[in-house]
Amino acid sequence: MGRYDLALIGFGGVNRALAELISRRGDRLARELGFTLRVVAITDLRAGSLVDTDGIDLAPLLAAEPGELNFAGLAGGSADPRNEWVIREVPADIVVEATFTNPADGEPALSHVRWALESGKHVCTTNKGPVALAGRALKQLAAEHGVSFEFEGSVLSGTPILRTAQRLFGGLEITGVQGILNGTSNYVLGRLEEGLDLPAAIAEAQDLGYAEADPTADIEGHDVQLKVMILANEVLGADLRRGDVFCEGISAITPQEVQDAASKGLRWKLVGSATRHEDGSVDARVAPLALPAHHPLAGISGPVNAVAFHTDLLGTVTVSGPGAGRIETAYALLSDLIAIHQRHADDDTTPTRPVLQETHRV
Ligand SMILES: NC(=O)C1=CN([C@@H]2O[C@H](COP(=O)(O)OP(=O)(O)OC[C@H]3O[C@@H](n4cnc5c(N)ncnc54)[C@H](O)[C@@H]3O)[C@@H](O)[C@H]2O)C=CC1
Ligand SMILES: N[C@@H](CC=O)C(=O)O
Repeated sequence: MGRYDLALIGFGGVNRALAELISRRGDRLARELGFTLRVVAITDLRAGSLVDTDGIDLAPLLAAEPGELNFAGLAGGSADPRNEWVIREVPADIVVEATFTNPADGEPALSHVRWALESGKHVCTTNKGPVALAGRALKQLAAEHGVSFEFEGSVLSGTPILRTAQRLFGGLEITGVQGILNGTSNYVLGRLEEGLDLPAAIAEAQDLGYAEADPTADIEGHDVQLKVMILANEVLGADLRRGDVFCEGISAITPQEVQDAASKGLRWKLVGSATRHEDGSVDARVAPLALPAHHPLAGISGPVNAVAFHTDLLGTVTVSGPGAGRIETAYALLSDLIAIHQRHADDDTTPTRPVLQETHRV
């Protein structure tokens, strides 16, 4: 039975939920999927870093409150995240990147992904930055090193929107996409309809683990902008940059406007869309829209998201599911790990792993 050793970069809501899945469902996953998962390294800005090439005992880490985690006092631990050393030197098979998304330049996650691929390690990530801002280059780097770069969770969390489009729409021409692509803002708009004010609604989304570290990205549309870029580049064959995508968020919409619209059968939604024209060019934008009740996206509520694919043979195909959530997004990472296993299980030349030199042990 195959085994994959994982290095978790970032140990917040999502990677912690993945660790819980591994810790509590590992045996069942092994029986069902034919491989086992072992965490050999964890780094985090707040907790530091922890390495055990025999496999970290996750239970005590998961029993601790997230804010109380401190790896410094543990065997193989350090107060320093040591990201580059962990990513490049620790003999893991797969690096799982789940640090903050930085919409401006995708760093430091972009470097984390690059270091891992350069080291011949597979990468799966839920971080939108590297995928939106450097996806083409990173996929090329992965191919050069014979490894996989998977990012299903970068759009619609655990809802398999990218693989659906890439694997199940063969023979179709997809001419455009339109979606509700952010769980936080959709949850917030629903709470405004119910009479809550914006700060309170945002705080609820943060408590539920939906929001970005800086929820401005959710509210002002920057998160959706990155996701529209990913959809356009991955599904419509575009090569969009942030400057190509108009972006307006929902902060200017008052609770009263939201409630007035609802009383008229309209629902305010933050919508990301991309359209491919006859000449192959692609336009994309992010903007709030007051949708009529019959619109396929009007009934999408809470942290649920949806993407309507406009196709030549089927008309509009809409896929909906969770767009945010710790465990839902951890599942996206698990689906990436499964994809890596399916693609590489028969590899007869598994890259040889450097043995962690004693000098590197802490
Ligand atoms: N929470 C969700 O529903 C979803 C989140 N994502 C993305 O997944 C990523 C992780 O999300 P969450 O776990 O919810 O965020 P989080 O804020 O709960 O956790 C991120 C963790 O990364 C750590 N970190 C930040 N910079 C770091 C660095 N340079 N080195 C090491 N650790 C670092 C932080 O200390 C924190 O513990 C983000 O990029 C987010 O946009 C994607 C889809 C859904
Ligand atoms: N903050 C994001 C997390 C998933 O991408 C959202 O709310 O959708």
